[in-house]
Amino acid sequence: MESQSLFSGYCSNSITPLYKKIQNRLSSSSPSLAYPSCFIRSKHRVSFKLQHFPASERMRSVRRLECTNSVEKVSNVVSEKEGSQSWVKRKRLAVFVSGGGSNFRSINQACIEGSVNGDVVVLVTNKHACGGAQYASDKGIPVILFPKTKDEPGGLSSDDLVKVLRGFEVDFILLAGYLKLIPLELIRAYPRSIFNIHPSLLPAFGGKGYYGMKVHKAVIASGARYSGPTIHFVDEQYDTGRILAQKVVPVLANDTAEELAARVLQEEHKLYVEVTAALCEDRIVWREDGVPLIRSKENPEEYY
Ligand SMILES: Nc1nc2c(c(=O)[nH]1)N[C@@H](CN(C=O)c1ccc(C(=O)N[C@@H](CCC(=O)O)C(=O)O)cc1)CN2
Ligand SMILES: NCC(=O)N[C@@H]1O[C@H](COP(=O)([O-])[O-])[C@@H](O)[C@H]1O
Repeated sequence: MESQSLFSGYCSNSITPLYKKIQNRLSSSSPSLAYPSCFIRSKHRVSFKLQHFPASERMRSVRRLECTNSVEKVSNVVSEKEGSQSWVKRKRLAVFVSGGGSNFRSINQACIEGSVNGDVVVLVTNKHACGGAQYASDKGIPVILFPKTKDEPGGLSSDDLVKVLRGFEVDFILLAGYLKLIPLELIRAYPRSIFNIHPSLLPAFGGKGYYGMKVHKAVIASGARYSGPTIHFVDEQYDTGRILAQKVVPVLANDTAEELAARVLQEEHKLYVEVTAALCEDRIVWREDGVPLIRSKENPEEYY
């Protein structure tokens, strides 16, 4: 059988328990997935397919996942907060993209530099050739295709996606330009743990049909004087989850949609890194009326 290179990174270690965990989760309920190649990446293709590999290929693929796992082993070492007794487990993040992935890159870079107490352990996309998937592959981050569609027959089902994310021991899911509806199975599997960034001040200019440049064009056409990114919890509908953070950006009289998009995107990158840092330091709290707040890092008595 044709063999494709598995995974997107490379390392030279031995078999990893994480791979076994994913394999067990999948093969127990879906025998057809006995040899998952869910993180397959060849040069031009990311897909989830059942494939049998020659031992050497399997060993190589397992070694690669082990590399991811060994990085995770290091990253799973709890990180001690400076000047405090409390220990905060380093969080494991899944990021979902459909396009270039600039927000994903900002978050991943912040994880690497240490300003976020977490690691992006898996990337999920519905577009196997998108820029975000390419960046992940180049960085050795496993890429998963979701959902299964006629255009992407190698994609995962919702149930299998939950199993694979559990296998990666994901703590939080961050949507960053992902353009498909997140299914109820995933929302129930990760309560209060799925976030999305939207390029307008919700609830304005949100919902089905409002994505990418369509949002900025609608903002300009409306005459609104302000726009900006919103980060919110994900619920069953598009853009209706509890708002967690926003940043106001001016809309100039002669703005084109592209100019406004660039101004908002610049703030998105900062806001998503700031919110992800708070998330990974357990600084999200819930007001008694159900509004989520972020506890200030500098002054723990302050919330915003
Ligand atoms: N269950 C949820 N899923 C998703 C949410 C959410 O809040 N709850 N947020 C979106 C992201 N998003 C806005 O932030 C968004 C993405 C896509 C659409 C949309 O209208 N999509 C089109 C299809 C577009 C395509 O396939 O190219 C559609 O559904 O017709 C609206 C808002 C991510 N998922
Ligand atoms: N409604 C969802 C939506 O429009 N999301 C928007 O897609 C862009 C993705 O950019 P990126 O791929 O460079 O991060 C971002 O501007 C994000 O707010």
